[in-house]
Amino acid sequence: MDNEKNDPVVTNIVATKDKVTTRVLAIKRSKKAKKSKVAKKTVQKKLPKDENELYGILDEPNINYVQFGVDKRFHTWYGTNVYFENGSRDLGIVIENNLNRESPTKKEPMKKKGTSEKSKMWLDTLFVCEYCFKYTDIEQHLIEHTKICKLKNNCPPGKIKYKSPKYTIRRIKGSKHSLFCQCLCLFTKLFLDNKSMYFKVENYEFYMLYETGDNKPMGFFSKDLLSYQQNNLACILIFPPYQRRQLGTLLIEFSYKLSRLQSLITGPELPLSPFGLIGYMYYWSNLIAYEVIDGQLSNRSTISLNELSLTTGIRTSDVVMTLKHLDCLDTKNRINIQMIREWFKKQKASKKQTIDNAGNIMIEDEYLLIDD
Ligand SMILES: CC(=O)SCCNC(=O)CCNC(=O)[C@H](O)C(C)(C)COP(=O)(O)OP(=O)(O)OC[C@H]1O[C@@H](n2cnc3c(N)ncnc32)[C@H](O)[C@@H]1OP(=O)(O)O
Repeated sequence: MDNEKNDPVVTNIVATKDKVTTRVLAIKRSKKAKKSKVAKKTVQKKLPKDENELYGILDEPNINYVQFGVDKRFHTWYGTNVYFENGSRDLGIVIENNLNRESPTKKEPMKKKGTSEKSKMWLDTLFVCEYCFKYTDIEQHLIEHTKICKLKNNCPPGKIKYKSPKYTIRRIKGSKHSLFCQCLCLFTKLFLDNKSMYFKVENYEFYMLYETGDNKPMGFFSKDLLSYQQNNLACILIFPPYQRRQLGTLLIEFSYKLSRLQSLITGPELPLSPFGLIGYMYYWSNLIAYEVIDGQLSNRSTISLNELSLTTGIRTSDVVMTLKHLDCLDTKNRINIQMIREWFKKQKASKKQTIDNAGNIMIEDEYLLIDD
């Protein structure tokens, strides 16, 4: 049986990709046109109605729920128009399946129940495959797709870069698995407001996290291969059902393992989202405190910001931000080791975190497979 042919869950990626190309051209023209008022007017007149929504960012959520796989349902956090046909509120599905089903875009408008809050929604539930991130607005299509999803029934894509008895991280190249990565990027926009990269995935690598022995991704981070600042992470998301299990910390720590291998002192692409900041502050605080109190700098009576940065692999600006957050930096940027000691003692006492002798929070060095 040709699974692809019979797969009812399809996407608008190809068509949308073309659309995006068209849109980018239009924006470029409009930028150029700014130089001449007359030209600007002419170009703007020609632009489609929603041209300014290039990056898919909306003020409010427009999809109420995500059904992620057959058994996980949760609210979206942010709005996006990239799942929809250009200028419309129809989910962008262009490939007709051969099961002779009605196209979702032609079906009766969804009945909207209840509150005025809900009536703002373009779609009540987006059904997303938790293995490959393809999507539909028809539940039955997701159920049927899940039975034949290649990524559920076969090995997940990419090369294993970390494999402990608990967790596996696979590196997936955008250039090789573009549809998978594009669908993943669309999904990410539902939980990350300032995300703006959906389709041009060829210059990105995606590090997907799995429970060892399971094919369901739990989260990922992406890395821009052309990053001018050589950032070690472009965007990170732990999918909502898996948050607050230290998995964000695991991926952040792994991103630093990769950059240390290249002898880079680096960090994530800025600005961080509010949750990104919380997650990073947690990782940076623990690592810095460990190195100062129990690690490589523990026998020192004074420590410079530069030394802390070199020891941890964290950018000096991020070290400064963290020490300010911990209230361990005086007005002359001198580090107060005693204050760090007190903070770390409390942290240990709350038994929130244990750090191994190599300064690792979640990663176990012996399971790293990052030598290429
Ligand atoms: C460069 C960028 O990509 S910035 C964008 C960052 N990504 C996003 O904003 C997407 C949505 N958010 C997420 O995916 C997640 O919240 C992440 C990736 C930021 C964090 O992932 P998680 O796996 O949930 O974090 P993790 O469990 O490792 O949290 C570590 C600590 O950070 C703090 N923390 C994390 N999330 C929260 C939260 N929602 N509320 C309060 N504290 C939190 C806690 O102290 C936590 O430790 P604890 O649970 O023992 O108290």
